[in-house]
Amino acid sequence: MNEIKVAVLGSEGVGKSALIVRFLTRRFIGEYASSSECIYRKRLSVDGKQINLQLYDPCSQAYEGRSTVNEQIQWAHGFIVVYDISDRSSFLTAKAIVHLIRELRLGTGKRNVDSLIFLVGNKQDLCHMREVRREEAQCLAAECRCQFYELSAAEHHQEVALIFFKMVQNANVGSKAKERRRRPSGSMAKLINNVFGKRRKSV
Ligand SMILES: Nc1nc2c(ncn2[C@@H]2O[C@H](COP(=O)(O)OP(=O)(O)OP(=O)(O)O)[C@@H](O)[C@H]2O)c(=O)[nH]1
Repeated sequence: MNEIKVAVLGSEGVGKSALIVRFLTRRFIGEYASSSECIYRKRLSVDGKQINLQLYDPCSQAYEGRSTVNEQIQWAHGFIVVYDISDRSSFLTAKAIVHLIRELRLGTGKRNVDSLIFLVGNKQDLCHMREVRREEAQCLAAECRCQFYELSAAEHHQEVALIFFKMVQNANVGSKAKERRRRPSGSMAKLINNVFGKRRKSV
């Protein structure tokens, strides 16, 4: 069974828990307990494969024993970085997080990071209070080569579900490619055997 870990990051109150709960239960309940970080688990079938999905929801309030953003970034395969379209400072935080993810992941040689960072502008239903233009966020996403979505956890179930499925799909494709790179194909293995086998004999 494939295990896929996704961290949902962003500043306090942007709707990280709301998005996760919407995806897991299809419901928007309005208020979410957030006294500690937690990992939600869900089994999914994606492209005919069973996937164990783990979703990390950090708690924005400071408390002892809390993992650092660096640890969260090392733990996860994929990232959903959330901001609130009616709160400019949350967009700046999201921008910093996206840059940090790219820096840390590229530094550890994990190069397939592009398809595994989603920038998500939440609370689209509050567009009358908008502080972050859609075009600005699109520009950031293009600059950081990540995918961009704008939606409302309060109003959209399908869009929210689509984002999580897409992330799992991308992570799954990435892990399949990695497996293929690690394991030489039958004909390639034969070729390697022929070349190196023959050489060994003649030494
Ligand atoms: N209008 C509106 N409110 C939302 C939406 N999503 C979340 N909220 C509200 O925003 C507040 C914060 O939501 P949470 O899901 O707790 O945010 P969080 O990012 O998990 O917050 P922390 O756990 O404190 O980091 C709650 O009052 C939610 O009801 C949305 O799409 N539209």
